[in-house]
Amino acid sequence: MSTHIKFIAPYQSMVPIVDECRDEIDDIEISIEVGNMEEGAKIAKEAERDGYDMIVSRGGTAQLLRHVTRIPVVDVTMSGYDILRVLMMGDEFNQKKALVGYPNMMRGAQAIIDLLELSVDLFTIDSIDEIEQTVYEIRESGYDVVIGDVGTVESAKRHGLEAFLIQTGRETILEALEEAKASDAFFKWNFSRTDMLSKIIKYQDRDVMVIDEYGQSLFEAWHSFDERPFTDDELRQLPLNVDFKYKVNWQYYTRGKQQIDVKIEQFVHDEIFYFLLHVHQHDDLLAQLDWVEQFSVKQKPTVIADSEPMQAVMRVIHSGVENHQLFFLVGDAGTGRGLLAHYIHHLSWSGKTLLEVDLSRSQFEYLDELLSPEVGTIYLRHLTQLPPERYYMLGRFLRKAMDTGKHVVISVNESVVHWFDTQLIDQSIEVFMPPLSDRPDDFKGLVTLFAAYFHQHFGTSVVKIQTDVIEELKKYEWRGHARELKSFLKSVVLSERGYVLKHEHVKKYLQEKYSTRASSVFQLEGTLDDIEHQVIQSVLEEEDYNQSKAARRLGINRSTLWRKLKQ
Ligand SMILES: Nc1ncnc2c1ncn2[C@@H]1O[C@H](COP(=O)(O)OP(=O)(O)OP(=O)(O)O)[C@@H](O)[C@H]1O
Repeated sequence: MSTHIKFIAPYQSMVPIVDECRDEIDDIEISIEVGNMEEGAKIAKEAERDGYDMIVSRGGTAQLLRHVTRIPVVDVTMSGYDILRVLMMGDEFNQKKALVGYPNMMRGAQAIIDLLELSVDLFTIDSIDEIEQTVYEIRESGYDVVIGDVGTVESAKRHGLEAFLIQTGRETILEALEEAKASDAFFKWNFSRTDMLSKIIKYQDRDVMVIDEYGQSLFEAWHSFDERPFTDDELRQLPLNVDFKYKVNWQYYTRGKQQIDVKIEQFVHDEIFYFLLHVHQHDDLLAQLDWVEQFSVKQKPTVIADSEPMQAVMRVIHSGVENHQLFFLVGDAGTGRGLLAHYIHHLSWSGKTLLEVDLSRSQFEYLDELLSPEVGTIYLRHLTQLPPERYYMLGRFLRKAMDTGKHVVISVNESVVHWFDTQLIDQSIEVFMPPLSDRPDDFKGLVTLFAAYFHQHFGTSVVKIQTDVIEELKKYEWRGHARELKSFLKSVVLSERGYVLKHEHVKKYLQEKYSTRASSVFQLEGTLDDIEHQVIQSVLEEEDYNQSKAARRLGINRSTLWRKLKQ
């Protein structure tokens, strides 16, 4: 296969010499164009678009082209013959002569000048930017003739001096063309070998990808996916999450009901890190179990604990989390057990998933699915609704969860540790959740936090709470604890248009609440449907109008609840 060469000659008189050389070397096809520096760069970009294999050029132009194109550029370096020729020609003239050039060329030139006793003075430059000043000084020092490369000759002419260009001879051009041909052969061989290896890997029935330390793709082969299953952002993040302590790292992604497991192996080549990703896709069974909810707790949950009883709770959690895997959060609904489960999870497993499991609706044959490696904490709710014949199975599941290093948090209304064997109890801690009535010092924090939450999420206007509002709220009996307080506050701030939550506004609302509570005993008059409607409304209220949660508590699915609400 021929090598297609674009020869970019920085000056016109080079063209006939290159033209003469083109037939001397087999298997090359040369197209010649003239263009110095920027002009040459334009030609190089076109050559890249047109699919040329190599570019050949000279001096400063060749250097520049290496920055503007991805095609390999061969530089026609100046040879001793080229310099000898121009010096001999210059010697014919009697005027004062100066040779301008880069250090490597000057060493050879000096040797020739000494041997042949020529009368030429040398001016060495280190970069193209020095030409103008050097030529100016040469003229000021009384020289008549300047010898040099294209840039030097152009400058000399501008300064009104006689100028001789160092012409490249045939043998130098032939040498450059040979080099271009050999390099191209090497690149093509290397490319075909890489191509062959890629094909072999692609034939393997695997989904693999190689990325560099910036998450740039270097190689990828997909079999189970129509396209790369990661976004550019995910790929950029991926190397940052690798823990180099381990030979193999894992990362997990969820795509709808599918789960993607990525095994990451790192290797170093030429002091640069690369990552080989083995990608495996499977059904995310957890997403299909409607009694399991998945959470990724990235941000540390804010827990208000200004009161002494709540501070004691936090102390137990902080000191227990290192050496215990099983937590019983004992207390009434609404005291913040769910929030603490998220908090415990965040302390140990912020990168992993938290599962909230409704035991009252769980299917025990799927329980082991909860133990997958991406899960850090399992939060079990409604334990007391579990039929007693299930306790033994639950104990077995808890032991397995402990063995796989997970944290398990169980919320209960009263202590149940006597259900379980000593081994499990030794690994567990009971945390007693104080009722809100025992924690007056938490009111300020809770009310401020809830108001800020509604302001952020629903755009409510209240940003400040009058002190006597807090005192008023403390007087009320919050049977639903923090949850009831939060739900009450939501109605209050939604109805308030001002920035300050005032005492009289809250008091009015509290009075309304007192009066509805007095009458909130279910009316047993009316049909079964009427009574059912009251129960549903009451559970909905307690669950913050979250229909999924209300449906779960009522033991019906969401569509049934929806239908009943519509009736
Ligand atoms: N100490 C606290 N600091 C901040 N927010 C709290 C605190 N306690 C409870 N909350 C908030 O009150 C609401 C009810 O709390 P949570 O859901 O944790 O109660 P629970 O005891 O788990 O009740 P249930 O078991 O019925 O869900 C949540 O929005 C929670 O964030």
